[in-house]
Amino acid sequence: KANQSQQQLVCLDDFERWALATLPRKTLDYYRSGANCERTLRDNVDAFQDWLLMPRMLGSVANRSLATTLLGQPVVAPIGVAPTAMQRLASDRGELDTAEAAAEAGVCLTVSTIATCSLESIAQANGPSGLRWFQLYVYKDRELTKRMVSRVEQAGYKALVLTVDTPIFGQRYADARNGFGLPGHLKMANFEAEGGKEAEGMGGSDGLSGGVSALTRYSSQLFDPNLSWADVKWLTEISKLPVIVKGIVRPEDAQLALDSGASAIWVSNHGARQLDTVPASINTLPAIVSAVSGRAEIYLDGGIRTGTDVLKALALGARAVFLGRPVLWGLSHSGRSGVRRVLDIAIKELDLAMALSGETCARTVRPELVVHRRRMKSKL
Ligand SMILES: Cc1cc2nc3c(=O)[nH]c(=O)nc-3n(C[C@H](O)[C@H](O)[C@H](O)COP(=O)(O)O)c2cc1C
Ligand SMILES: CCCCCCC(=O)C(=O)O
Repeated sequence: KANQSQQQLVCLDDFERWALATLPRKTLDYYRSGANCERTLRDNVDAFQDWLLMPRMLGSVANRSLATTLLGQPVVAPIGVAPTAMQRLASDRGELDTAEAAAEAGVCLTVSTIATCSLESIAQANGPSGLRWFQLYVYKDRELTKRMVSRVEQAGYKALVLTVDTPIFGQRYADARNGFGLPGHLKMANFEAEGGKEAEGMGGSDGLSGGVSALTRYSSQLFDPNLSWADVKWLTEISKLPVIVKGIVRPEDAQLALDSGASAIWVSNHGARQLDTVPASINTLPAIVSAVSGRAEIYLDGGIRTGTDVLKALALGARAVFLGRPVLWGLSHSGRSGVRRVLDIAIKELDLAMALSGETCARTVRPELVVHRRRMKSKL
Protein backbone atom coordinates (compact mmCIF):
# COMPACT_ATOMS: atom_id res chain seq x y z
CA LYS A 1 0.00 0.00 0.00
CA ALA A 2 2.87 2.36 0.84
CA ASN A 3 3.95 2.22 -2.79
CA GLN A 4 0.63 3.23 -4.27
CA SER A 5 1.17 5.70 -7.09
CA GLN A 6 -0.82 8.89 -7.42
CA GLN A 7 -2.69 7.37 -10.36
CA GLN A 8 -4.02 4.65 -8.07
CA LEU A 9 -5.36 7.26 -5.65
CA VAL A 10 -8.47 8.53 -7.38
CA CYS A 11 -10.43 10.23 -4.60
CA LEU A 12 -9.59 12.07 -1.38
CA ASP A 13 -10.54 9.06 0.73
CA ASP A 14 -7.91 7.01 -1.15
CA PHE A 15 -5.29 9.50 0.06
CA GLU A 16 -6.60 9.17 3.60
CA ARG A 17 -6.49 5.36 3.45
CA TRP A 18 -2.94 5.57 2.12
CA ALA A 19 -1.96 7.87 5.00
CA LEU A 20 -3.56 5.64 7.63
CA ALA A 21 -1.58 2.68 6.34
CA THR A 22 1.71 4.48 5.89
CA LEU A 23 2.48 7.52 8.05
CA PRO A 24 4.58 7.26 11.21
CA ARG A 25 2.33 6.86 14.26
CA LYS A 26 2.89 10.23 15.97
CA THR A 27 2.48 12.26 12.80
CA LEU A 28 -0.60 10.34 11.74
CA ASP A 29 -2.17 10.74 15.19
CA TYR A 30 -1.51 14.48 15.25
CA TYR A 31 -2.93 15.04 11.77
CA ARG A 32 -5.88 12.65 12.03
CA SER A 33 -7.14 13.17 15.57
CA GLY A 34 -10.21 14.98 16.73
CA ALA A 35 -10.97 16.06 20.27
CA ASN A 36 -11.88 13.55 22.97
CA CYS A 37 -14.20 10.77 21.73
CA GLU A 38 -14.13 12.16 18.18
CA ARG A 39 -17.93 12.28 17.83
CA THR A 40 -17.78 15.53 15.87
CA LEU A 41 -14.87 14.21 13.82
CA ARG A 42 -17.17 11.49 12.48
CA ASP A 43 -20.18 13.80 12.23
CA ASN A 44 -18.31 16.40 10.16
CA VAL A 45 -17.95 13.84 7.38
CA ASP A 46 -21.17 11.88 7.86
CA ALA A 47 -23.48 14.90 8.05
CA PHE A 48 -23.02 15.60 4.34
CA GLN A 49 -24.99 12.40 3.70
CA ASP A 50 -28.03 13.92 5.41
CA TRP A 51 -28.18 16.59 2.74
CA LEU A 52 -29.51 15.21 -0.53
CA LEU A 53 -29.01 16.66 -3.99
CA MET A 54 -32.07 17.32 -6.18
CA PRO A 55 -30.65 17.75 -9.68
CA ARG A 56 -32.37 19.49 -12.60
CA MET A 57 -32.16 17.97 -16.09
CA LEU A 58 -31.62 19.30 -19.61
CA GLY A 59 -30.13 22.55 -18.42
CA SER A 60 -27.48 22.93 -21.17
CA VAL A 61 -24.48 22.35 -18.98
CA ALA A 62 -21.67 22.13 -21.54
CA ASN A 63 -20.20 25.45 -20.43
CA ARG A 64 -19.51 25.60 -16.74
CA SER A 65 -17.63 28.08 -14.60
CA LEU A 66 -16.11 27.19 -11.26
CA ALA A 67 -14.28 30.50 -10.98
CA THR A 68 -15.20 32.87 -8.21
CA THR A 69 -13.80 35.71 -6.13
CA LEU A 70 -12.89 35.76 -2.45
CA LEU A 71 -13.01 39.25 -0.97
CA GLY A 72 -12.67 40.53 -4.52
CA GLN A 73 -9.69 38.35 -5.48
CA PRO A 74 -10.15 35.85 -8.33
CA VAL A 75 -9.64 32.11 -7.83
CA VAL A 76 -10.11 29.17 -10.19
CA ALA A 77 -12.54 27.37 -7.88
CA PRO A 78 -14.38 27.85 -4.59
CA ILE A 79 -12.07 25.35 -2.91
CA GLY A 80 -9.10 26.48 -0.84
CA VAL A 81 -6.43 25.18 1.50
CA ALA A 82 -7.27 25.49 5.21
CA PRO A 83 -4.48 26.42 7.63
CA THR A 84 -2.82 23.36 9.11
CA ALA A 85 0.21 23.50 11.36
CA MET A 86 3.59 21.80 11.04
CA GLN A 87 3.57 20.62 7.46
CA ARG A 88 7.25 19.63 7.47
CA LEU A 89 6.12 16.55 9.39
CA ALA A 90 4.53 15.51 6.08
CA SER A 91 7.22 16.43 3.55
CA ASP A 92 10.72 17.88 3.70
CA ARG A 93 9.61 21.15 2.13
CA GLY A 94 6.28 21.20 4.01
CA GLU A 95 4.42 24.46 3.53
CA LEU A 96 6.57 25.38 0.52
CA ASP A 97 5.18 22.38 -1.39
CA THR A 98 1.63 23.28 -0.42
CA ALA A 99 2.13 26.91 -1.42
CA GLU A 100 3.45 25.94 -4.86
CA ALA A 101 0.61 23.48 -5.43
CA ALA A 102 -2.07 26.00 -4.41
CA ALA A 103 -0.60 28.60 -6.79
CA GLU A 104 -0.43 26.07 -9.65
CA ALA A 105 -4.04 25.06 -9.06
CA GLY A 106 -5.13 28.70 -8.80
CA VAL A 107 -6.75 28.33 -5.38
CA CYS A 108 -6.53 30.27 -2.14
CA LEU A 109 -3.86 29.20 0.34
CA THR A 110 -4.20 29.80 4.09
CA VAL A 111 -0.94 29.62 6.03
CA SER A 112 -0.89 28.70 9.73
CA THR A 113 0.86 30.78 12.40
CA ILE A 114 2.35 27.43 13.46
CA ALA A 115 4.01 26.79 10.11
CA THR A 116 7.36 25.03 9.94
CA CYS A 117 8.55 27.34 7.14
CA SER A 118 8.59 31.10 7.53
CA LEU A 119 5.68 33.11 6.20
CA GLU A 120 8.11 34.98 3.91
CA SER A 121 9.50 31.80 2.33
CA ILE A 122 5.95 30.46 1.88
CA ALA A 123 4.94 33.71 0.18
CA GLN A 124 7.87 33.36 -2.18
CA ALA A 125 6.90 29.78 -3.04
CA ASN A 126 3.29 30.85 -3.58
CA GLY A 127 4.52 33.51 -5.98
CA PRO A 128 3.21 36.86 -7.15
CA SER A 129 0.03 35.37 -8.63
CA GLY A 130 -0.92 33.19 -5.64
CA LEU A 131 -3.80 34.28 -3.43
CA ARG A 132 -2.67 33.73 0.16
CA TRP A 133 -4.18 34.47 3.54
CA PHE A 134 -2.47 34.23 6.92
CA GLN A 135 -4.10 32.47 9.86
CA LEU A 136 -3.38 34.23 13.11
CA TYR A 137 -3.12 32.91 16.64
CA VAL A 138 -2.94 35.88 18.98
CA TYR A 139 -0.11 35.52 21.50
CA LYS A 140 -0.17 36.96 25.00
CA ASP A 141 2.71 39.11 23.79
CA ARG A 142 0.75 41.62 21.70
CA GLU A 143 3.86 43.37 20.38
CA LEU A 144 5.02 40.07 18.93
CA THR A 145 1.58 39.61 17.33
CA LYS A 146 1.77 43.11 15.86
CA ARG A 147 5.20 42.47 14.39
CA MET A 148 3.87 39.28 12.82
CA VAL A 149 0.94 41.15 11.28
CA SER A 150 3.21 43.70 9.68
CA ARG A 151 5.45 40.93 8.24
CA VAL A 152 2.29 39.31 6.83
CA GLU A 153 1.32 42.56 5.12
CA GLN A 154 4.84 43.00 3.71
CA ALA A 155 4.83 39.48 2.29
CA GLY A 156 1.74 40.04 0.15
CA TYR A 157 -0.90 38.13 2.09
CA LYS A 158 -4.37 39.44 1.28
CA ALA A 159 -6.26 38.73 4.52
CA LEU A 160 -5.83 37.80 8.17
CA VAL A 161 -7.75 34.75 9.29
CA LEU A 162 -8.24 35.11 13.03
CA THR A 163 -8.89 31.75 14.68
CA VAL A 164 -11.28 32.24 17.58
CA ASP A 165 -12.02 28.70 18.69
CA THR A 166 -8.71 28.04 20.43
CA PRO A 167 -8.59 30.01 23.72
CA ILE A 168 -7.20 26.78 25.10
CA PHE A 169 -6.05 23.81 23.11
CA GLY A 170 -8.54 20.96 22.67
CA GLN A 171 -7.72 17.59 24.15
CA ARG A 172 -6.61 14.98 21.66
CA TYR A 173 -6.10 11.71 23.45
CA ALA A 174 -3.60 10.21 21.01
CA ASP A 175 -1.30 13.26 21.20
CA ALA A 176 -1.41 13.13 25.00
CA ARG A 177 -0.58 9.41 24.98
CA ASN A 178 2.24 10.03 22.50
CA GLY A 179 3.52 13.08 24.39
CA PHE A 180 3.47 14.67 20.96
CA GLY A 181 5.60 17.73 20.28
CA LEU A 182 7.39 19.19 17.30
CA PRO A 183 10.54 17.09 16.70
CA GLY A 184 13.74 18.91 17.66
CA HIS A 185 14.95 19.43 14.08
CA LEU A 186 11.81 21.45 13.18
CA LYS A 187 10.87 24.92 14.38
CA MET A 188 7.80 27.12 14.58
CA ALA A 189 9.51 29.00 11.80
CA ASN A 190 7.52 32.23 11.99
CA PHE A 191 9.15 32.93 15.32
CA GLU A 192 12.74 32.03 14.54
CA ALA A 193 13.63 35.64 13.73
CA GLU A 194 12.24 36.66 17.14
CA GLY A 195 14.81 34.50 18.91
CA GLY A 196 12.44 33.64 21.78
CA LYS A 197 10.82 30.46 23.11
CA GLU A 198 7.93 30.76 20.63
CA ALA A 199 9.99 29.04 17.93
CA GLU A 200 10.50 25.88 19.99
CA GLY A 201 7.84 23.14 19.83
CA MET A 202 8.44 22.47 23.53
CA GLY A 203 10.45 19.49 22.33
CA GLY A 204 8.93 16.13 21.44
CA SER A 205 8.63 14.83 24.94
CA ASP A 206 8.60 11.10 24.21
CA GLY A 207 5.90 10.33 26.71
CA LEU A 208 7.38 12.28 29.65
CA SER A 209 4.61 14.81 29.39
CA GLY A 210 2.47 14.51 32.48
CA GLY A 211 -0.46 13.35 30.37
CA VAL A 212 -0.62 16.35 28.06
CA SER A 213 0.94 16.90 24.68
CA ALA A 214 3.74 19.42 24.25
CA LEU A 215 1.35 21.41 22.03
CA THR A 216 -1.04 21.83 24.93
CA ARG A 217 1.82 23.16 27.07
CA TYR A 218 2.97 25.47 24.28
CA SER A 219 -0.45 26.95 23.62
CA SER A 220 -1.34 27.38 27.30
CA GLN A 221 1.90 29.26 27.93
CA LEU A 222 1.82 31.46 24.85
CA PHE A 223 -1.67 31.87 23.31
CA ASP A 224 -3.95 34.51 24.79
CA PRO A 225 -7.01 32.81 26.36
CA ASN A 226 -8.50 36.23 27.12
CA LEU A 227 -9.19 37.05 23.51
CA SER A 228 -12.52 38.87 23.12
CA TRP A 229 -14.57 40.63 20.46
CA ALA A 230 -12.70 43.82 21.31
CA ASP A 231 -9.59 42.12 19.94
CA VAL A 232 -11.23 41.55 16.58
CA LYS A 233 -11.74 45.29 16.47
CA TRP A 234 -8.13 45.83 17.64
CA LEU A 235 -6.89 43.65 14.79
CA THR A 236 -8.90 45.58 12.19
CA GLU A 237 -7.34 48.75 13.62
CA ILE A 238 -3.72 47.63 13.57
CA SER A 239 -3.87 46.16 10.06
CA LYS A 240 -4.88 47.30 6.62
CA LEU A 241 -5.84 43.73 5.73
CA PRO A 242 -9.41 42.42 5.93
CA VAL A 243 -10.02 40.19 8.94
CA ILE A 244 -11.83 36.87 8.51
CA VAL A 245 -13.07 35.29 11.72
CA LYS A 246 -12.51 31.51 11.69
CA GLY A 247 -14.23 29.12 14.07
CA ILE A 248 -17.80 30.38 14.04
CA VAL A 249 -20.46 27.86 15.08
CA ARG A 250 -23.34 30.07 16.24
CA PRO A 251 -25.25 32.76 14.31
CA GLU A 252 -24.96 35.26 17.20
CA ASP A 253 -21.17 35.05 16.98
CA ALA A 254 -21.28 35.65 13.24
CA GLN A 255 -23.22 38.85 13.95
CA LEU A 256 -20.75 39.91 16.65
CA ALA A 257 -17.83 39.25 14.32
CA LEU A 258 -19.32 41.55 11.69
CA ASP A 259 -20.22 44.15 14.32
CA SER A 260 -16.56 44.03 15.42
CA GLY A 261 -15.33 44.85 11.93
CA ALA A 262 -14.73 41.41 10.40
CA SER A 263 -14.96 41.26 6.62
CA ALA A 264 -15.96 37.61 6.35
CA ILE A 265 -17.03 34.61 8.41
CA TRP A 266 -15.34 31.21 8.36
CA VAL A 267 -17.70 28.53 9.68
CA SER A 268 -15.60 25.85 11.33
CA ASN A 269 -15.28 23.64 14.37
CA HIS A 270 -11.52 23.37 13.80
CA GLY A 271 -11.84 20.01 12.12
CA ALA A 272 -13.47 18.67 15.31
CA ARG A 273 -10.21 19.17 17.23
CA GLN A 274 -11.44 21.58 19.89
CA LEU A 275 -14.83 21.01 21.58
CA ASP A 276 -16.17 17.52 20.97
CA THR A 277 -19.92 16.97 20.38
CA VAL A 278 -20.49 20.32 18.66
CA PRO A 279 -22.64 19.89 15.54
CA ALA A 280 -21.17 18.95 12.22
CA SER A 281 -19.88 22.03 10.47
CA ILE A 282 -22.24 21.75 7.48
CA ASN A 283 -25.26 21.62 9.83
CA THR A 284 -24.33 24.95 11.42
CA LEU A 285 -24.14 26.73 8.08
CA PRO A 286 -27.83 27.45 7.29
CA ALA A 287 -28.53 29.43 10.49
CA ILE A 288 -25.32 31.44 10.05
CA VAL A 289 -26.15 32.22 6.43
CA SER A 290 -29.53 33.42 7.53
CA ALA A 291 -28.08 35.61 10.33
CA VAL A 292 -25.44 37.15 8.05
CA SER A 293 -28.11 37.78 5.44
CA GLY A 294 -25.77 38.61 2.56
CA ARG A 295 -23.68 41.16 4.49
CA ALA A 296 -20.44 39.20 4.15
CA GLU A 297 -18.92 36.20 2.45
CA ILE A 298 -19.12 32.95 4.38
CA TYR A 299 -16.59 30.14 4.07
CA LEU A 300 -16.82 26.65 5.48
CA ASP A 301 -14.48 23.84 6.41
CA GLY A 302 -14.82 20.49 8.14
CA GLY A 303 -15.37 17.08 6.60
CA ILE A 304 -15.27 18.11 2.94
CA ARG A 305 -14.14 14.98 1.10
CA THR A 306 -15.98 14.97 -2.25
CA GLY A 307 -17.20 17.30 -4.97
CA THR A 308 -20.79 16.72 -3.88
CA ASP A 309 -19.84 17.92 -0.37
CA VAL A 310 -18.53 21.13 -1.90
CA LEU A 311 -21.65 21.60 -4.02
CA LYS A 312 -23.92 21.10 -1.00
CA ALA A 313 -21.99 23.74 0.97
CA LEU A 314 -22.31 26.19 -1.93
CA ALA A 315 -26.05 25.50 -2.23
CA LEU A 316 -26.44 26.15 1.50
CA GLY A 317 -24.78 29.54 1.14
CA ALA A 318 -21.01 29.14 1.46
CA ARG A 319 -18.92 31.24 -0.91
CA ALA A 320 -16.09 28.71 -0.75
CA VAL A 321 -14.90 25.72 1.21
CA PHE A 322 -11.47 24.81 2.57
CA LEU A 323 -9.72 21.44 2.86
CA GLY A 324 -7.68 20.55 5.94
CA ARG A 325 -6.62 16.91 6.33
CA PRO A 326 -6.93 15.88 2.65
CA VAL A 327 -4.19 18.38 1.78
CA LEU A 328 -1.96 16.88 4.49
CA TRP A 329 -2.51 13.39 3.09
CA GLY A 330 -1.58 14.59 -0.41
CA LEU A 331 1.48 16.39 0.95
CA SER A 332 2.60 13.30 2.84
CA HIS A 333 2.13 11.12 -0.23
CA SER A 334 4.10 13.12 -2.76
CA GLY A 335 4.78 16.67 -1.67
CA ARG A 336 3.83 19.42 -4.10
CA SER A 337 2.39 17.09 -6.72
CA GLY A 338 0.40 15.18 -4.09
CA VAL A 339 -1.25 18.39 -2.90
CA ARG A 340 -1.83 19.36 -6.51
CA ARG A 341 -3.52 16.03 -7.18
CA VAL A 342 -5.77 16.38 -4.12
CA LEU A 343 -6.82 19.85 -5.25
CA ASP A 344 -7.35 18.74 -8.84
CA ILE A 345 -9.50 15.81 -7.74
CA ALA A 346 -11.66 18.08 -5.57
CA ILE A 347 -12.05 20.62 -8.38
CA LYS A 348 -12.87 17.96 -11.00
CA GLU A 349 -15.39 16.30 -8.70
CA LEU A 350 -17.10 19.64 -8.09
CA ASP A 351 -17.25 20.26 -11.83
CA LEU A 352 -18.81 16.82 -12.42
CA ALA A 353 -21.32 17.27 -9.58
CA MET A 354 -22.33 20.64 -11.03
CA ALA A 355 -22.83 19.23 -14.52
CA LEU A 356 -24.93 16.34 -13.26
CA SER A 357 -27.01 18.71 -11.11
CA GLY A 358 -27.79 21.16 -13.89
CA GLU A 359 -25.61 23.89 -12.37
CA THR A 360 -23.29 25.92 -14.58
CA CYS A 361 -21.90 28.56 -12.23
CA ALA A 362 -20.29 27.96 -8.83
CA ARG A 363 -21.16 31.50 -7.73
CA THR A 364 -24.89 31.02 -8.15
CA VAL A 365 -25.70 27.46 -7.12
CA ARG A 366 -29.45 27.27 -6.39
CA PRO A 367 -30.46 26.71 -2.74
CA GLU A 368 -33.22 24.32 -3.95
CA LEU A 369 -30.48 21.93 -5.05
CA VAL A 370 -30.23 20.53 -1.51
CA VAL A 371 -32.85 19.15 0.78
CA HIS A 372 -32.33 17.68 4.23
CA ARG A 373 -33.12 13.98 4.49
CA ARG A 374 -35.71 14.69 7.23
CA ARG A 375 -37.65 17.05 5.00
CA MET A 376 -37.47 14.57 2.14
CA LYS A 377 -39.11 11.88 4.25
CA SER A 378 -41.94 14.16 5.30
CA LYS A 379 -42.63 14.87 1.64
CA LEU A 380 -43.01 11.18 0.78
C1 LIG B 1 -3.20 18.72 11.71
C2 LIG B 1 -4.08 19.94 11.75
C3 LIG B 1 -3.52 21.16 12.09
C4 LIG B 1 -4.32 22.30 12.13
N1 LIG B 1 -3.74 23.49 12.42
C5 LIG B 1 -4.51 24.60 12.42
C6 LIG B 1 -3.91 25.86 12.67
O1 LIG B 1 -2.72 25.98 12.85
N2 LIG B 1 -4.73 26.93 12.70
C7 LIG B 1 -6.09 26.84 12.49
O2 LIG B 1 -6.80 27.84 12.53
N3 LIG B 1 -6.66 25.65 12.22
C8 LIG B 1 -5.91 24.54 12.18
N4 LIG B 1 -6.49 23.35 11.88
C9 LIG B 1 -7.92 23.29 11.52
C10 LIG B 1 -8.10 23.45 10.00
O3 LIG B 1 -7.80 24.76 9.60
C11 LIG B 1 -9.53 23.16 9.55
O4 LIG B 1 -10.42 23.91 10.32
C12 LIG B 1 -9.93 21.69 9.60
O5 LIG B 1 -8.82 20.84 9.40
C13 LIG B 1 -10.99 21.39 8.55
O6 LIG B 1 -11.46 20.11 8.65
P1 LIG B 1 -10.98 18.88 7.73
O7 LIG B 1 -9.63 18.49 8.21
O8 LIG B 1 -12.02 17.85 8.01
O9 LIG B 1 -10.98 19.34 6.29
C14 LIG B 1 -5.72 22.20 11.83
C15 LIG B 1 -6.26 20.96 11.47
C16 LIG B 1 -5.46 19.85 11.42
C17 LIG B 1 -6.07 18.53 10.99
C1 LIG C 1 1.79 24.60 19.14
C2 LIG C 1 0.42 24.61 19.61
C3 LIG C 1 -0.61 24.98 18.65
C4 LIG C 1 -0.71 24.13 17.44
C5 LIG C 1 -1.83 24.65 16.64
C6 LIG C 1 -2.25 23.77 15.56
C7 LIG C 1 -3.71 23.55 15.57
O1 LIG C 1 -4.49 24.44 15.52
C8 LIG C 1 -4.20 22.20 15.66
O2 LIG C 1 -5.43 22.01 15.56
O3 LIG C 1 -3.41 21.27 15.85
